[in-house]
Amino acid sequence: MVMIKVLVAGFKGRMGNTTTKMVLENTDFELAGVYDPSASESNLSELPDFENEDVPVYTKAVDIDGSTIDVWIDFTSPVSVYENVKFALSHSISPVIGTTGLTNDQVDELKKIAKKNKVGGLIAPNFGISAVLLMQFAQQAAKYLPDVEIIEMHHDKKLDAPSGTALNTAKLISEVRKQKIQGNPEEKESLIGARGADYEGMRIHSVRLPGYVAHEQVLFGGQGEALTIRQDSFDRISFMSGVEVAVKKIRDYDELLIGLENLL
Ligand SMILES: NC(=O)C1=CN([C@@H]2O[C@H](COP(=O)(O)OP(=O)(O)OC[C@H]3O[C@@H](n4cnc5c(N)ncnc54)[C@H](OP(=O)(O)O)[C@@H]3O)[C@@H](O)[C@H]2O)C=CC1
Ligand SMILES: O=C(O)C1=N[C@H](C(=O)O)C[C@H](O)C1
Repeated sequence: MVMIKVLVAGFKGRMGNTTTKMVLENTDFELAGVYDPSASESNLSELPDFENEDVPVYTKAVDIDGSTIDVWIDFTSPVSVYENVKFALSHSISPVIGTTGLTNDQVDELKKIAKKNKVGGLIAPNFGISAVLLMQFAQQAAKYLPDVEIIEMHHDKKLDAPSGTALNTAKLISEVRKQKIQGNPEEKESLIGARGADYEGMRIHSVRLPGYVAHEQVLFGGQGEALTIRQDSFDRISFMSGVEVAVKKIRDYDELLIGLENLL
């Protein structure tokens, strides 16, 4: 059986470390390389967690030989993800991207590159099935209950706010409801930010606390009733089954897909 050759970008980070272990444990995958520009190691075996693993560490994208990699998994940072995906797509490597923070313009640009090069890729704001379902349920509910606020809660090391999942939730909801002003049109914030961020009239509130991993609530209010949808990711292993599915399926496509639901 031919194994899928995988590179993990951001391998020293919280998600990258968990993903590196998942790839090593999956008998369908071969860990062909790991990438992090600030790594001091030249081989993964130099790290205590991976003593017996002979895997090259790359610190410069130009050193990565595209012909040795099938799938590029990316859990890096909002500032690096665009260049990483561009590199992967232009070397016929299928990107599986968990990193959040890409702008709409960047995503459009990457879609064009994928289409031109006929390379399959996935950007998934969230690989957790509970979050994928929450987004779908929220979109369904918003057809009937258009007054919505989103609260996302994450660990206090997170760089981007609002979370990619919250932004995607708002985007999906905005596809089924008209832009509207929520709350009192005359309302005034006596403390700036009190009403949260504004996405087409929907308020998004970002909580950052130690101890949290990743959690989201979507609150709907109607006349005399309310609905709350909530999901919780209590650990990072919970994202791995989604990543595994994506790595296995993504090379069957020839375009850049947005959202894990496209592969389920
Ligand atoms: N889609 C999903 O299901 C999930 C997505 N995420 C997203 O994944 C991303 C990473 O999260 P998390 O693991 O917590 O973050 P971490 O900060 O723990 O890890 C990011 C790692 O990427 C490294 N890095 C920075 N720049 C580059 C680059 N150009 N190439 C390769 N590696 C690089 C960092 O190194 P250094 O510290 O030296 O800069 C760091 O080790 C975030 O955007 C987060 O929102 C997180 C969980 C689930
Ligand atoms: O940074 C995180 O941790 C997470 N980031 C993603 C996001 O921004 O939505 C996915 C998940 O929420 C965990």
